[in-house]
This record gives sequence, C-alpha cells and structure tokens, in this order.
Amino acid sequence: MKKAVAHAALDELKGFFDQGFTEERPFVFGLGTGSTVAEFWPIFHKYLQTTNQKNVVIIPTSHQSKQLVLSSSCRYPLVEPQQYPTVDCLVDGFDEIELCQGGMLKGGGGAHTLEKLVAQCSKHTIYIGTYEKVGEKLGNREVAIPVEAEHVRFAKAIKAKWDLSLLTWAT
Ligand SMILES: O=C[C@H](O)[C@H](O)[C@H](O)COP(=O)(O)O
Repeated sequence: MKKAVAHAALDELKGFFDQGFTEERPFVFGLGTGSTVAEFWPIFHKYLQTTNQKNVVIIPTSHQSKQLVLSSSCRYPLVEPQQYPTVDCLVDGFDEIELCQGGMLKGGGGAHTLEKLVAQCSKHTIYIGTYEKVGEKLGNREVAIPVEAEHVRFAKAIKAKWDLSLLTWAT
C-alpha cells in the first residue's frame, strides 16, 4: 500500500519537471522522514535518474532522511535550508489526518523541527500516507510522539529570513 502511495506522489511531482530547471535555478526538493518516505525515495530517485534530471538538489528533513539518500548512491547534492531558503516541493509522511477539521499529526518518527522548518520553506508540500491514518478526528491511532533533541545549525540564518513568531513556534 505504501508503494502505491509513493507512486501517487511521484505522479504529482512529474509536472514540476516541465519547468526546465538550471544549475543556477535547480529543483529544490525537500525529503521528509519515515517509513512511507523510505518507500517513496527509491521510486523518485529512479525517476530522476531514468529521466536524466540534472539540476536537482535535496534538503533532507532529518538524520534518517539524509542517510536514506546517502545509502542510495545518489548523485544529487544534499543541501541545507540556509543555502536554498525556498524549497520547490517537500514530500513527507504523516501520522494521522482528521476529516472533520482537516488537522494533521506528525512526528511519530521523532522528526519535528527540521520537518516543520522545511515545510515552512516549501512552495508545495505533498503529504503521503495510507488510508488507515485518516479518521474522523485525531487521536484514534494512539501514536506515541517521541521528544526530539535537535541541533539546528542554520537557525540563525533562517531567523533572518522568516517571521520570528514561526521560529518560536518551530523550536
Ligand atoms: O517524525 C516522523 C515524521 O513526522 C513521519 O513523517 C511520520 O511519523 C510518518 O511516518 P511513517 O511514514 O513511518 O508512518
């Protein structure tokens, strides 16, 4: 089921590549965290390779997503938000979505801060997840949300660009 979700996300992403990105203006892609994203990444990576996309940079949202990219022998550079403060598209997982109010719960994998910072930088965000995560209201799945300790090296650079109230909320 996660594979089907991953393919659906890829279908959404394909349209971005009509734009013709350049070295100076690459496609800045945010890679989320979690097991659904781990299914998505090899499919997307294969697409990038087979369509011979050249101008793509990747911002991982956690140590786990960085490792995911590194372990796939990816030739696209891993970059940080202070280098590319505007992300073209982020693909990330979620833990729950509620139908009644449209709320969403994330962070079950312990990735909080970077995911939210990158989401805030992103012009487009695609959240991927299987249907059992969708319910009438949040709290049905009893997801344990771990507390995260994260050293955000580039917080100062981002602070200069963003609304301070966001940074207060995100960290
Ligand atoms: O901290 C983790 C992230 O928010 C994940 O995107 C979320 O927990 C979903 O993870 P999974 O795809 O493994 O259910």
